[in-house]
Amino acid sequence: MIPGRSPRHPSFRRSFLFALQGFRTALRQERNIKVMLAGGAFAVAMGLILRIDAVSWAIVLVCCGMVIAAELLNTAIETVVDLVSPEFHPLAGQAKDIAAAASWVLSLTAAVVGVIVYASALIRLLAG
Ligand SMILES: Nc1ncnc2c1ncn2[C@@H]1O[C@H](COP(=O)(O)OP(=O)(O)OP(=O)(O)O)[C@@H](O)[C@H]1O
Repeated sequence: MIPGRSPRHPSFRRSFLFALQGFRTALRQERNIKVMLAGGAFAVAMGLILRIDAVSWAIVLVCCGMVIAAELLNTAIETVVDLVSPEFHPLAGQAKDIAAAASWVLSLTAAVVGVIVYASALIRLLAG
């Protein structure tokens, strides 16, 4: 909460609108978010083509959501770092690099999970 502002929390609807605004801002500013959304669309298309089962859908969708959420958090951390340290500082660089590493760890994990899910679905499809 911003100091000095009304202590009342925004309504659920207003909070959701703020979140939507944040999503739009991140989408406009960060190329990586667009790449990850495209990756999510690709994952859904692969799931439809390979007719994966319900559990696999759940795994794929959780992975997509986690990767996009991690990239949004990475963008938020970058924004705060730029706010508090607009000039060069090794710790500012470290914070950005570590936040980016968190996003990449999740992306790589999701990619490995995707290969496992789709490869087993393809094998099942080919086996009839
Ligand atoms: N204030 C700073 N002090 C020191 N190093 C910085 C600072 N800002 C950025 N860096 C270094 O430069 C790198 C690139 O930062 P920059 O903010 O330009 O791009 P980014 O927002 O991290 O990348 P992207 O937008 O592609 O996710 C960082 O990962 C960090 O290593």
